Amino acid sequence: MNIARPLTFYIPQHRLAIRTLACTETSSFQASSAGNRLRGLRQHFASSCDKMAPTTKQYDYIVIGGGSGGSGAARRASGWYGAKTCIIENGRSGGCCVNVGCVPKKLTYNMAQINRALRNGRHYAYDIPENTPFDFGAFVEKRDARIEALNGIYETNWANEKIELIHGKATFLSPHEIQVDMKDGSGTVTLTAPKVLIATGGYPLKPTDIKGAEYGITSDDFFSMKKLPKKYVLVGAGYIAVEMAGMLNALGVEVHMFLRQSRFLRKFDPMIQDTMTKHYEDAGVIIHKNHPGIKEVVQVQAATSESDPSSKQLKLILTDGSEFECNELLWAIGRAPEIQDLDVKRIGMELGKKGHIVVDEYQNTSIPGIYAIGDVTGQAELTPVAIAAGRKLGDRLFGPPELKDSKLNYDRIPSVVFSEPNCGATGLTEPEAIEKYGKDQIKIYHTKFRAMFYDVFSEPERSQNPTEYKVITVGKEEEIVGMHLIGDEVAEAMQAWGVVVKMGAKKRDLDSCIAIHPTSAEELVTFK
Ligand SMILES: Cc1cc2nc3c(=O)[nH]c(=O)nc-3n(C[C@H](O)[C@H](O)[C@H](O)COP(=O)(O)OP(=O)(O)OC[C@H]3O[C@@H](n4cnc5c(N)ncnc54)[C@H](O)[C@@H]3O)c2cc1C
Ligand SMILES: NC(=O)c1ccc[n+]([C@@H]2O[C@H](COP(=O)([O-])OP(=O)(O)OC[C@H]3O[C@@H](n4cnc5c(N)ncnc54)[C@H](O)[C@@H]3O)[C@@H](O)[C@H]2O)c1
Repeated sequence: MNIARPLTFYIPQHRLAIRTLACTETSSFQASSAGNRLRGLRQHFASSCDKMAPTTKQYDYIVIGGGSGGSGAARRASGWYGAKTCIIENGRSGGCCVNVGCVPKKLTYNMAQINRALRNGRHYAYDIPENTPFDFGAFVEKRDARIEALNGIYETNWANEKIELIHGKATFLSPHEIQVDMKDGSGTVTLTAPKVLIATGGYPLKPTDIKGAEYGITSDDFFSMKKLPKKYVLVGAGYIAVEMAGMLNALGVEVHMFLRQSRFLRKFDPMIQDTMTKHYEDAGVIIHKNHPGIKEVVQVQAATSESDPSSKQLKLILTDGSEFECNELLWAIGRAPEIQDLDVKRIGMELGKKGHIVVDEYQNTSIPGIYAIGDVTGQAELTPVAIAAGRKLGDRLFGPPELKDSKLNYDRIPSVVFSEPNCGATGLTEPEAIEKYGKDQIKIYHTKFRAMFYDVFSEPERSQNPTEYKVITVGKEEEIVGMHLIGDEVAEAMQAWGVVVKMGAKKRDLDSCIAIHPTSAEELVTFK
């Protein structure tokens, strides 16, 4: 990208307002009957606007990206330490998590859980009709309203903490000079600061080597859908594919998962991979294992609108020559760092193999005074990680002397997949523990059982709902270095288990705690 470098100078805030007014061709201004003097004034401002170079504004801290990480970082710097801070945000406030990630996903998951509960109710003698009708479009409207409210809450919090929100696209002119192409079309402004944070997140990938790949959608588009299609294909085997497959299946959509291998969630412990893949099959998801891959996507019929893929028809031509028809195809093959607009190559920033910004343990990039956090760095792509990294960085850069060495510890970060049932993990998987400590040093505690909730179910559902736990310990002290859980309500329980493992608990600490009966989790404190 070739961006002409403008001349810059500083204009105080109140002057900026006058300049903006003068440059804006409002009809009320044109219709004014103020006569020649006003007309002349307008001409004067208009012509000087044409000649004016873009404004430069100065801050202590420029934060690029108003998502989870950027918000956490700016609020700590400005709200706690009074640093003069701005957030540059090109999209909707709150970023991925609020708009196209955790929040709409979890609300949709909750909705799907209700459908699942209605079906389960029959096993508890409720007279619930086979297919209780629901209005997905009406739900989406409620979900969107909540997201809009959250956008406002973010902006109110920033304003309360004296963070200036600048709506526009940021590009580096030099390491400490950032040009913002204003979203309202008013042109560009240049901002400078001794400290600049990049928190621009990522975007979902589509394959570049498959003809017609553009006819498929990504997780971003998933949240525009107001009508459910009949037959859905998901490509990918990670968090997003598994969560969306679970939700769609619970809502009665025919779901096909195309896996390159035989199991999904391959970054998780083999126990989770095996049990969850089998369970999804039992629950009705059609899993195409060792799938040959798609050669071409042909759009037979377009969707009537972005929000209604129900009439859309796609033909997938597979690499083995066979064909497969569906109404929607979602690529869930990972995310890439959002760095194109920033033009970080211009300032010589070091990037990793997949384009992520390389940072050290203190979130320093290769350029002094420029920092990066969150998904753009490719480190544990989770909302609380981005927030925590942003806060620690704020402590280090603007906090009191005792916090000058603050940094986030990326060890033993718990996470869950909002799958059906949930699964969660913290610490090392069994293969990782063996590799790190040696097989003879680790001891595994494992249990698989049917939760009491399913005792009154009839077969086959009775035996198809697994609960399974694995605890990995190391050495004579049996320190817990990994915990892997599958089961209903694991997502809520996992937070506390995350604390336990982070504290360095030993197996004997589990034993020392009295069980809570009757629960599933009591199995974790009653291992033999
Ligand atoms: C479908 C889905 C579900 C998820 N579910 C969960 C979950 O349940 N739990 C969890 O912990 N995590 C979840 N995640 C991951 C989580 O959303 C991300 O890890 C998190 O949002 C990353 O925060 P961030 O601040 O790094 O980036 P983002 O939140 O993506 O924010 C980056 C912001 O930068 C802006 N931006 C980019 N370039 C520019 C530019 N040049 N100029 C100005 N602004 C710019 C973008 O508009 C964006 O708002 C999910 C992700 C997805 C996609
Ligand atoms: N509950 C949560 O906390 C949650 C939920 C959703 C997303 N996230 C975060 O967002 C990130 C992105 O999620 P994601 O699911 O897109 O990525 P992911 O890295 O978890 O999974 C991508 C999957 O796509 C597969 N894949 C890659 N290229 C492929 C190809 N050409 N064909 C078929 N399969 C291919 C990979 O093997 C992998 O299984 C996650 O890593 C996670 O950190 C978290």
